[in-house]
Amino acid sequence: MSANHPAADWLDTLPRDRLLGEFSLWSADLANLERDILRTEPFVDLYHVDVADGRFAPSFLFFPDQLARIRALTAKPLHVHLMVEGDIVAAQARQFVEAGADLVTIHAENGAAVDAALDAVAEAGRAAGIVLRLETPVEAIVPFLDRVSFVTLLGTAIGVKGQGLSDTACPRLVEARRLIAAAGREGAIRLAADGGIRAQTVPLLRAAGAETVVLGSLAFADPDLAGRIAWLHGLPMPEALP
Ligand SMILES: O=C(CO)[C@@H](O)[C@H](O)COP(=O)(O)O
Repeated sequence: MSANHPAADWLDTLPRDRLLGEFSLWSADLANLERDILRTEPFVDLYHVDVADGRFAPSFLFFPDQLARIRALTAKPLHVHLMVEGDIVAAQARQFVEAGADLVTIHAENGAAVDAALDAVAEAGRAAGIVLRLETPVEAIVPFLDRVSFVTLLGTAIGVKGQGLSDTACPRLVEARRLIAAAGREGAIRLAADGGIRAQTVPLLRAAGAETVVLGSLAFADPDLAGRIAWLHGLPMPEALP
């Protein structure tokens, strides 16, 4: 573990009175990753690191040695989103926690492989999350709610950048919020929206209950990142569930 690694209780240090911004390193300048991390660090709550195997998601993304280099550059929490097939997910989770991930999110669609992957993350003393593809029924989060600190809902087709937000994204967040509350896990779980994060969609996602959003181009391509993040932090809290 790097000396840069944040305290184990980093989850409790994340603000609750404003929307969190996770920045997706896939949308950084991949030829200048260090520069983009250092320039965005003052504005980010977590870095989001997509991992894709070209089968579970149609792209090849980030690998453990790369994460270890990123770990050495920043003390900000690193959220690894594993978009890989079930036969390798537990092994991948282990490799990414060894490389310095603070939070590893596993797809519920990995089925029978999910438990072992969540165990691997917990055994390493790191936080775990569960994530759903856009087409998966939201109830699929329920069996995992007592074991995770983050629930992420994709708002676009998996593993493709630059897409518009699905009309189903906001109603799905509301449903997830209800399920989290019904499980007595409100306040223990952060609800995250990933995909389709645009200036016009962030207020809608926040109103639907998102507590964190995964910004790609909205962070890395914004000429006024400080202004963008001040705006994001100033969005009103979601209304209480009826
Ligand atoms: O997971 C994703 C896209 O599915 C993100 O992590 C991307 O980085 C988003 O990039 P933009 O489309 O917002 O530019």
